[in-house]
Amino acid sequence: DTQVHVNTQIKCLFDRIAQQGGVESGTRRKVKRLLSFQRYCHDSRLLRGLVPCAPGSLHFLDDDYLGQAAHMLSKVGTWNFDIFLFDRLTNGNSLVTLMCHLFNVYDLVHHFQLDMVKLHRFLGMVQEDYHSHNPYHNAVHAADVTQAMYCYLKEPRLAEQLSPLDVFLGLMAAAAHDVDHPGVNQPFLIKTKHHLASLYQNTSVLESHHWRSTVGMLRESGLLSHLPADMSQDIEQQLGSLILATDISRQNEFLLTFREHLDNQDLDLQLASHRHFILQIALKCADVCNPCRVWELSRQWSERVCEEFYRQGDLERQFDLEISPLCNQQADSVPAVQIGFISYIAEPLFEEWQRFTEPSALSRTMLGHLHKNKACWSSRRCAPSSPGTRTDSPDEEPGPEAGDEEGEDTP
Ligand SMILES: Nc1ncnc2c1ncn2[C@@H]1O[C@@H]2COP(=O)(O)O[C@H]2[C@H]1O
Ligand SMILES: [Zn+2]
Repeated sequence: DTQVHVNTQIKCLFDRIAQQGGVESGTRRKVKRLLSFQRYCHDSRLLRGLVPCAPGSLHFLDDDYLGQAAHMLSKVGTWNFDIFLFDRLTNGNSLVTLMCHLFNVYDLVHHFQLDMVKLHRFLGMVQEDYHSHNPYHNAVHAADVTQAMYCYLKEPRLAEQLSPLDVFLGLMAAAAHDVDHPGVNQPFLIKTKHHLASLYQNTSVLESHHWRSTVGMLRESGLLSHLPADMSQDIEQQLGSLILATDISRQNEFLLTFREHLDNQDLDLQLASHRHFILQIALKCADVCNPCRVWELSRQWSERVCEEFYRQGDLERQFDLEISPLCNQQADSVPAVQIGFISYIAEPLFEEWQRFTEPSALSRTMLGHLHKNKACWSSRRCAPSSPGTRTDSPDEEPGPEAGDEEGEDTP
């Protein structure tokens, strides 16, 4: 009886996560996906007969929006690229549109003899499997990480050395790295005894799920089915190694290895294994690059990630679970969370990345933004908090560097 009661409670808890933010996310399909054992076993589009939304569905949009989106794509390699605006102009199809564009830029369709219909089907599935009601872990975050990854792939120290396979893996891993993220973290999945936690033995639970979901979608779309089996297997494995590197609890492990290579100056980018390591680091940087964006974009990411943390905290409070670190709306202010995240996670990583790039114009720009943003959060931390909001200062207040962004685009 107790077990049945606990199961009902947990089911209810996950129903509530799925319902947060609107009616649509409360559908049975979303709940089923959240509770799915492995996505491709239980949630097959072929079985459901669903056709994912492809960029072709943009036709109903005003030509003017598409024209503006196309214009934005001509600047996709600049650091000030506004992914929120791009997502609105593409009617929520930023990830698919961006990936199609970048595959064209690198001529990947031709190089890997990809079937365009399968590619659209795969990208549509990935985009759709992000939870649009998550404030942070949604398809716009994936598009943002992909755009940052593209900027890093263009770094002078790297660009010349990368093979088409490296580029393909880097972009694919960036696009899919958080797919089907439930909006709660690993400790939450463990303490609520979510089946994904036991499936992946409480280790890199979410990242393993993102990877296996990606593999499921690759196989379901047949995107790589024309390639020799050993090659598609290798692609799946490398995607796994890249996506699993985004597990933030492995940050120190990667940072120490990176630092050691830089100290010893022993990175040889002609070696595939070293390029793979740098792709892991580049993806990690792209994943946590939001404090390095211009204030107006960075602030939005900060508020979104904290909102997602607070929603988890609200659930934990409601179900008498211990409130996770950073998730207590009353105790963990946005500025405090940001200063901690920037100081302990982002800054050390981007300092090493700057060394790796020798240093490039882009890494200087990124660290410049990071320092300004940190200072801005510090000043807000000292400011008295305004009651009724989840931030310490009103959204509209400009950051320290507002208005001086002209000319900071990277080449
Ligand atoms: N601005 C931020 N403030 C606090 N935590 C962040 C911020 N950006 C990213 N993170 C965390 O870093 C993690 C990196 O991996 P994820 O995208 O899975 O989840 C991310 C968040 O938990
Ligand atoms: Zn991420």
